[in-house]
Amino acid sequence: MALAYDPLFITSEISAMDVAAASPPPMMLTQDELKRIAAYKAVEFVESGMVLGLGTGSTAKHAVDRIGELLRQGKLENIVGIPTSKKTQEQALSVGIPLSDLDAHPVIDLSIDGADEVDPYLNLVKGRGGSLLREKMIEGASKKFVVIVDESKMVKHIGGSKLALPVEIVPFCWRFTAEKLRELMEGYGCEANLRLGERGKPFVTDNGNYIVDMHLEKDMGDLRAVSDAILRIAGVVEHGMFLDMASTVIVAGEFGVKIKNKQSF
Ligand SMILES: O=C[C@H](O)[C@H](O)[C@H](O)COP(=O)(O)O
Repeated sequence: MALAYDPLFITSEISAMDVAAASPPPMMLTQDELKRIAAYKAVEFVESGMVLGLGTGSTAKHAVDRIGELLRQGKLENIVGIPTSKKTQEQALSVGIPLSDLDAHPVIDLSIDGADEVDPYLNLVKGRGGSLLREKMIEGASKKFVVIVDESKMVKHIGGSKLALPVEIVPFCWRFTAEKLRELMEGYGCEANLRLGERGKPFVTDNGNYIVDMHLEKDMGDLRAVSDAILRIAGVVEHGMFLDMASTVIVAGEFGVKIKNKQSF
């Protein structure tokens, strides 16, 4: 299955962490075009008969559209999609992807999703769109998890973009939980803010929960230890660090597409 883009935009498939740049692109591409290129490349991993985890966000949206297109063209058959959000569920239905859920399909062949940050070890931050819980459940149940990003998402360490690390919490006494998170993360220069949605009201996830966005000044170091500590706070449902979950990351940038595969570090 070929990319529906300029054939000169060459793909490199490299297993090492230090990947070489592919050929330069023939023109300047927008960030959305880069997202689409990464998404189309990921859909090349899809085979007829697969159960697919369908990600959420502006990058994953392109993958969902492409899967729908290939189904309509008869190039893919017997696909079952497991959407990671209500929004993706609507989009997938609108493009004709048959849907199911984790109860009926507890093992997923392949999930494709975007990310907010990717570190050199393929650890991720996800959830700036608020879908981290369903994403983590579905992508954690996947035999293969392909992450699609434009190069702006690559960071030296988790939290390195200085954008938020989201934590989903129960609404009950959210200030109490937010303060516990701030205290826990104080050593990393953390600000913990309740995410607001329309008309200044708390943003509510598909699961009826709130999100606290943590902004970190410093590298957290031992991510597994921080993850465990966050999850031990009563009131926390899940956080947006996806550690050691991605099998492959596809990065589209001005210099081509790079594919990074998980290794043992
Ligand atoms: O909750 C949102 C998801 O984790 C998204 O996958 C993530 O925020 C990346 O979204 P986008 O592709 O729009 O940058």
